[in-house]
Amino acid sequence: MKIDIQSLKKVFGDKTAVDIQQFQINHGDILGLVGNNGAGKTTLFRLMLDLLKAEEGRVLFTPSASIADNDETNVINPASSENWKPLTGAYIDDSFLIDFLTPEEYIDFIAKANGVKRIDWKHIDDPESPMAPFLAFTHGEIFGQKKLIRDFSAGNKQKVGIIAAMFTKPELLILDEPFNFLDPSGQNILKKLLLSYHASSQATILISSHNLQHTVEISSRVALMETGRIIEDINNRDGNAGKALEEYFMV
Ligand SMILES: Nc1ncnc2c1ncn2[C@@H]1O[C@H](COP(=O)(O)OP(=O)(O)OP(=O)(O)O)[C@@H](O)[C@H]1O
Repeated sequence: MKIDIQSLKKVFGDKTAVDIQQFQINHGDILGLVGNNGAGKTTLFRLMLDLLKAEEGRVLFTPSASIADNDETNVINPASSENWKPLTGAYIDDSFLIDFLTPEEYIDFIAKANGVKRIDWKHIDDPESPMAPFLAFTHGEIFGQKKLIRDFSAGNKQKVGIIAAMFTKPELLILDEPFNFLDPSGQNILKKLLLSYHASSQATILISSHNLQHTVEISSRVALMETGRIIEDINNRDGNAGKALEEYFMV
């Protein structure tokens, strides 16, 4: 999925939350979005996912099939088309979850909504199960617990949301602060999960984080946001974005 942000503006009262003239995210980028509190990261993701309406401008998605066919007629504007939904997985916060369901019921619901095959919960240990890649991440605490999502810890809720965003194998994956609430082993497993998912799918992955080290470790590109604008676009294919970021955030 390729993403074009064009003259995008979102205002709350007298506060400009997002104001991006032009920004392109290439198919297969892993883009780390960093910036201080209130920089506009979540608002940008919400605009992309049509959870908020922009005052001005637009975001356009070009699916990978259209890129391969050189067919720009299939460009999707999420504000006016639903075609992006089967191609996209996202987890912004726990409002994405359904509290009164178990994780299995919630994932069944997401599978149905996305038209993907229902999980065989008796055989999630089978290497062919869509849940198999996530078992180390769940640490035995998510599935088979007969517990409602509302009764899970913040970290385990976060894991349910991330798994639900990923298991449908979306070509665009958007995760807002996915390392939040996770214990150190959960954070490390998540980094490996994201990198192996990217290697096998070439998906476009957008992640916001306050953890500069994790961001630098997994991103091919880092965008630095401040007061709604993207003020730096750092190539991190050589893993060298860390220095620029540390200098920027040095107070
Ligand atoms: N629903 C809302 N109503 C009013 N103001 C909002 C709303 N959502 C966001 N804002 C404001 O927009 C600005 C950008 O907020 P946003 O949550 O996008 O930043 P962020 O970079 O994700 O911050 P953080 O790192 O703290 O999560 C902030 O000033 C915030 O207070």
